[in-house]
Amino acid sequence: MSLAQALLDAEGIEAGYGAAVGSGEGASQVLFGIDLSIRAGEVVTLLGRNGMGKSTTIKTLIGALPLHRGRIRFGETTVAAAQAGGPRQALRPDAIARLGVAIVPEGRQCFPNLTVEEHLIAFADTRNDQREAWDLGKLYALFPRLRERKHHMGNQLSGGEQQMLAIARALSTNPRLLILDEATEGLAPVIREEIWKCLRQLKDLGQTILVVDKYIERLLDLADRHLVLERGRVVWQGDSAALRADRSVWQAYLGV
Ligand SMILES: Nc1ncnc2c1ncn2[C@@H]1O[C@H](COP(=O)(O)OP(=O)(O)OP(=O)(O)O)[C@@H](O)[C@H]1O
Repeated sequence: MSLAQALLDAEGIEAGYGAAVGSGEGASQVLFGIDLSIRAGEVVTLLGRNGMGKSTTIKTLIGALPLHRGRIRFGETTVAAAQAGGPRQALRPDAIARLGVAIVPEGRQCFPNLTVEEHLIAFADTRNDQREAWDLGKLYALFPRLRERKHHMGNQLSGGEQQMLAIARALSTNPRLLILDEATEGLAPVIREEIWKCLRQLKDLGQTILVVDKYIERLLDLADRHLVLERGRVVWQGDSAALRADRSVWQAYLGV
């Protein structure tokens, strides 16, 4: 993919937990040179069995984990760059968020003492992007349930409603890239379907999305491209038709 076309471009990223790679005790490298590019308007998935590095990749992209080696560019901005033994440059997570990267984390993280509407107002970013900005009316049109619950506190919501609120809250920042990490984890099937429907609507609106989820069959209908991770490396990538057709990928890397 031409780098100029990509909204997000990560090259050779290495990261992990503990101290910087190679610096001694406690260091644990998880990512071993991930390349990942996403064009504006694309929906891309990160797939792979448990513990293969999907969440670690996301944490590195949003600046929550330091980059040990590689380069991450978002739009026109280099958000992180590091060479072995060389200089490191990195924006803080809040600066990366302000560039237009919003994450819907695992576990939703709603505030128990804010109402639904307060969640949606408190984080809103009214700077206008090229696309039309999200406002309360549009968010409630996407999630009618949240309109019905707008005066309820975060801790009075069902798991599904909390998840919808987490997505709506992320959208209220008008992100250029929306990242969902296991957003349908632990939800009832009917609620999961509502979330998928919403993601489909977002895609049709041109929202760029990076998604990690276990329900691969549903992602095939939604996403443009998929990357499969195995022990911190990209071992396969392609579009939905290619993934559907290649059962060996499913057997080798997706535990299906
Ligand atoms: N906070 C942490 N400290 C140390 N090691 C961690 C931490 N979080 C994850 N790991 C390790 O990093 C590796 C990759 O984990 P990661 O969470 O990125 O996997 P994943 O592909 O997202 O899978 P899952 O669906 O299980 O979250 C695993 O070996 C995991 O044990």
